[in-house]
Amino acid sequence: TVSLQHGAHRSGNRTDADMERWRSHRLGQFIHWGLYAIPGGEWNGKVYNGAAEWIRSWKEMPHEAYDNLYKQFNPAGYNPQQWARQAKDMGARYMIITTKHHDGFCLWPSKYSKYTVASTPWKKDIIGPMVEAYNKEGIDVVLYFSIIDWNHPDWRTSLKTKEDTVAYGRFKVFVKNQLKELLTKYPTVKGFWFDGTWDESWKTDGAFSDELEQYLQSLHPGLIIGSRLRADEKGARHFDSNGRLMGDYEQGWERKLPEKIEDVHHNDWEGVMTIPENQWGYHARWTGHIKTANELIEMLARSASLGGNFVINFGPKADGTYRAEEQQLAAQIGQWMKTNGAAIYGGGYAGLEKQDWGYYIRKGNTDTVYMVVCNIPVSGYLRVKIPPQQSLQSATGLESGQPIPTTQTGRNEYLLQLENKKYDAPVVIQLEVKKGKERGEFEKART
Ligand SMILES: C[C@@H]1N[C@@H](c2nc3ccccc3[nH]2)[C@H](O)[C@@H]1O
Repeated sequence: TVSLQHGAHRSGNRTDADMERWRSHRLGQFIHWGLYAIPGGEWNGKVYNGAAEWIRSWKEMPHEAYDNLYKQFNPAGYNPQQWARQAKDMGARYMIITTKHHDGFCLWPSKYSKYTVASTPWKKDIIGPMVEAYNKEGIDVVLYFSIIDWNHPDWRTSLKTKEDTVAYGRFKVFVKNQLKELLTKYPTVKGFWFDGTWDESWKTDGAFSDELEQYLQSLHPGLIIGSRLRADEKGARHFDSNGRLMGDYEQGWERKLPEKIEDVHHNDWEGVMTIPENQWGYHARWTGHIKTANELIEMLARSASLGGNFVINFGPKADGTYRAEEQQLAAQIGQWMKTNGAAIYGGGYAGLEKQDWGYYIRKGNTDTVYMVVCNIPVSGYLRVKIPPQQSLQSATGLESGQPIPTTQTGRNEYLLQLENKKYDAPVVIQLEVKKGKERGEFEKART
């Protein structure tokens, strides 16, 4: 190992109450909302093929045109209580909101910038009412904050000259001031979700990102900050130069998910997912594959089965309303969560051998293990293998409440028989798996 001043300061998962609460959420909602929703991926009759929130970087969008969009920001349909209700109905336990994306536009009236909602026809704070409405629904709020800030004159992607270094020094003070301001104005928030930390300018100052994280924790003990904030003094990100995770959870799973527990090394982690292939902010024309509720539910089950949280992204329109596809998906997912949420909330890695039919999720440290069956077998039989020294005590349909016909086919192997019917969503079975050798009801009496 190399000796590091600004690498990971802790190994192993946090076990404090704030982290336990975050870990038990399992399902979150991401909201990308800002000036980019005004063009919505189009400009001058042309369609931008990139991610809508990056339209300022498109050669067909003059910077001056983008930077004046704030004069049109006036979301008459913005109703944070409605947004929070919809998130509640979806079953989201926390929400991540873009306070400032790469364009530098602040959805709160920051006193450190002119480029905020205060300068728009809307004038009012967007973030405060949103935090209040979500908290009122019992949903925790995490603030997304981009370090990249295309609007700030002192931001640099790399430091080539002395002037760059002096300017970027001012920029880091600005960043620290804005983050303190956010914690002061919105003290109920549970964490920061940092983004835009891949530039040389940031990567080469591991000391600052380390001190910043410690500063924020001192202001707001228990704050949850993922691995995307920091770099160590050698420029390593997420994992320091000794391969140890920096931050409270692995925050690299963006539009992709781990396959097996080795991919996440039993760390806490979070996957963030777009509904279309790659649109975070509102884009008027979604192209490519739009994920269905069942696909998103399967991703959620996979995430919980590997001990991670799954966050589904929504991109509200410039007027503050949601597009129909997003409203429908939120309702469909919520429908499933109403019946099956017990298998997801507070769930984690079960330690059973993965089978083709889907995912095992263990409820905390109990004997209860849920099966989320996403691939219904033509045979109707679900194979379950229990670790040695453990035994299957019962198998019950979560929605039906009925026992699942089960036969033992080997020392620690069972076949569960699914009812022969059409399933139009993943089906959940609740297992009670006992440690120790007492015979389960399925153990055939050994002669
Ligand atoms: C959570 C997501 N992170 C931002 C982002 N920008 C990227 C540039 C290059 C590669 C990946 C990126 N993700 C996206 O704009 C969105 O906010």
